[in-house]
Amino acid sequence: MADQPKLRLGVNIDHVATVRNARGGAYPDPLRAAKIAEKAGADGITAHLREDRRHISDADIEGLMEVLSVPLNFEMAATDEMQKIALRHKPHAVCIVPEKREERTTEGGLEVAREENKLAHFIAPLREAGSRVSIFIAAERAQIEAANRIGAEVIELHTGAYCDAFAEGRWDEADVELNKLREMSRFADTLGLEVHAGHGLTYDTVTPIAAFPEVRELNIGHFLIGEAIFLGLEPAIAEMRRLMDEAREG
Ligand SMILES: CC(=O)[C@@H](O)[C@H](O)COP(=O)(O)O
Ligand SMILES: NCC(=O)COP(=O)(O)O
Repeated sequence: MADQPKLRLGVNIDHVATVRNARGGAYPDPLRAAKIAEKAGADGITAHLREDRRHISDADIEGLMEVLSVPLNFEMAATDEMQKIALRHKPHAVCIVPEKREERTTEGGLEVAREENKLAHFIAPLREAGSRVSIFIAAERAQIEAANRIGAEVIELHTGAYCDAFAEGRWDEADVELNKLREMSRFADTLGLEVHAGHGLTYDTVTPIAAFPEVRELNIGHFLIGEAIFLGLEPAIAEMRRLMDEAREG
């Protein structure tokens, strides 16, 4: 597998902002985390500006656009407010994610198949503005086909169900979820979509996903920010990078 394209690591810094916001002050600073992540080998930075601003703020996005040397993957819901913000900043990538105000975290993938027309109109100006549009979806054929039809260039497969099953020792379910992710990565690739994956990935769950040859980018945040408490952010990211490279080399 030596001639596989490089697997990119996008470091999600949302939960640095979660800790900052717990006290309402200025630290820890997500921009500082982003610069450390770059130094540790991140190929991109991911930040999710939620409608309720529970972690990343508008000022964080503004700051990231100014300071980053690597591309920003801007995660957002499909709302008019977010579209305006994305069109103002024109980040490298915009990833459209589902949001429910009361959820603890992003619980599922976007229902593209049900909202095809609306989403096609929603992403068109983002693409015209030069952002690569990615759609965060479950590993389901119907969602992938719909993402392709609306003109998305990238899909990001939600790895949360696999990671939850693994964390809870439901091994058979973890295998089922992993197989779905494998098959749907292949399927999306045959349609010409670039395949990314993420949500809930850890040192224990990253290896099989990183080994899928069709997957080009992993976005990982919550685990890394937690691990940084024990190891420091740079070593925590470097270890993830090492595991990804090892999996890729087979
Ligand atoms: C879409 C995604 O997986 C990330 O943006 C993640 O959702 C961020 O963390 P929260 O879901 O806790 O806001
Ligand atoms: N899109 C997934 C992401 O950015 C990171 O999710 P998590 O590792 O914070 O669960």
